[in-house]
Amino acid sequence: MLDVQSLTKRFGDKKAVDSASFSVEKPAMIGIIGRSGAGKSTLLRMMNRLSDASEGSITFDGQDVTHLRGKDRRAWQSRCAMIFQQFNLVPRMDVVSNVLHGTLNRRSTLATMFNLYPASDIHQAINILDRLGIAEQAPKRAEALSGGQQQRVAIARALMQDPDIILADEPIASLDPMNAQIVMDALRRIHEEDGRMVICNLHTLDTARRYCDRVIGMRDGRIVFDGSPEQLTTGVARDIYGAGADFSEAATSTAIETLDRQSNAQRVPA
Ligand SMILES: Nc1ncnc2c1ncn2[C@@H]1O[C@H](COP(=O)(O)OP(=O)(O)OP(=O)(O)O)[C@@H](O)[C@H]1O
Repeated sequence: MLDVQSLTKRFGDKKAVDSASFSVEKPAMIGIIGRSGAGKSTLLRMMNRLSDASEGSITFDGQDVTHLRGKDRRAWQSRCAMIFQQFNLVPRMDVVSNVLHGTLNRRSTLATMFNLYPASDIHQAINILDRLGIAEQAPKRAEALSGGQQQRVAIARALMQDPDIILADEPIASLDPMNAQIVMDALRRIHEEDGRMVICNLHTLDTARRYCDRVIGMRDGRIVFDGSPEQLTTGVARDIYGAGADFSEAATSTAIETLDRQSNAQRVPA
């Protein structure tokens, strides 16, 4: 269904992404890992067509989306929603209006200017917020919410587009371990319950192993690993991160596992 072939992005002489190829046959939850600067964001941005590829191709369900322009590109961006580390909400706008922004691509300029939304869209937005456990936040300004809640609003806005793919660029990098877990659980559920493909850039190995069916490792713009979480051994990880023998997995941990261990320990009677 998704086929990325020899995708390359040059910035001057530098190849931020260097001939990346992978294909996905059925919806999966895929993690992309690698150190800072490895090319993870650039790869996602090309897939969503926020950034043009220098070479290579992206095909989805038989359609070549690499060079789409205008309304065709916007239609693709609706099918391939993106969420970001910094949430990218409108801070002073209420939560429901932020979620309804997910319908912008299918609304007229006039309706957008006057903030006119059909009642069915408003109901749908509230239902999605409810599903993500934050319906009671609906009337509040986005800026009044915690980081984890704001990221769930961003996920709700993405879901409003009813996308086939959700691309998440470091969705938990600004969150504490508890909120990181809530957001990753939400993304996993969206994959499992809706059958949507989720591709997630992650800084940390433990999160990739725990949540993803497949992990792609990038180093210096190239894909250097593509396999199951079980195949992602410490040795492989050391290679992806370009680290020495002193490489410590703990240095790339979000501590979600630690959080789990703590809550399990609390459940054990003394
Ligand atoms: N607009 C740009 N102009 C020039 N160079 C860029 C641009 N965007 C990214 N790069 C470079 O491309 C390389 C890959 O960057 P990218 O942001 O994709 O990496 P990343 O793996 O997502 O890193 P991080 O985790 O820090 O976001 C880096 O060397 C970066 O400096």
